Amino acid sequence: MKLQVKILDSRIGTTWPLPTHATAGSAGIDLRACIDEAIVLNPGDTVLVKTGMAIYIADPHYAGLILPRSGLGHKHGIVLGNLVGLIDSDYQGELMVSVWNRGTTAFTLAPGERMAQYVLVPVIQTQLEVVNDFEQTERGSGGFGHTGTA
Ligand SMILES: O=c1ccn([C@H]2C[C@H](O)[C@@H](COP(=O)(O)OP(=O)(O)OP(=O)(O)O)O2)c(=O)[nH]1
Ligand SMILES: [Mg+2]
Repeated sequence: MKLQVKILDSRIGTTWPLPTHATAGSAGIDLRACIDEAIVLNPGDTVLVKTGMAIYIADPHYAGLILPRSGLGHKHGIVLGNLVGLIDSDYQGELMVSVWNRGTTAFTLAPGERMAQYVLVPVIQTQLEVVNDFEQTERGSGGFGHTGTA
């Protein structure tokens, strides 16, 4: 699906390619760190990093998710300060990535490094309708381990 993008940093699309799906079946497009100098993230550090782009989804039946890259997350502890970034369809500002070093060693984020990924997902908006009773289900209000561990 086509999405409108504004290039906010001229290195996007020149020095670094405009993000695309890496393979035919890739769910996400990688977001690069649009920074001038490397950033050292010590264990526990969180920094808000620019992507150099604004993507306007426009259609409220979709949202963007910013998710960690598995390699960075597993090997280096580089995940997201907000765990998952949710991008509203009406957001027109620069995509920002909260990069969190949850690991135990320092990590150096280089200019242009692919730090996270963006996935477009369908959304169903809800209107809450107040009722007094629900139709009874087998689960009812059981939760948080109610069905046991076996
Ligand atoms: O990782 C993220 C998360 C959010 N955003 C932008 C797009 C999103 O549409 C907007 C608001 O995000 P959210 O609703 O999660 O944050 P909030 O703290 O509720 O802010 P607001 O009061 O602006 O909704 O911030 C990003 O650029 N990166
Ligand atoms: Mg919000």
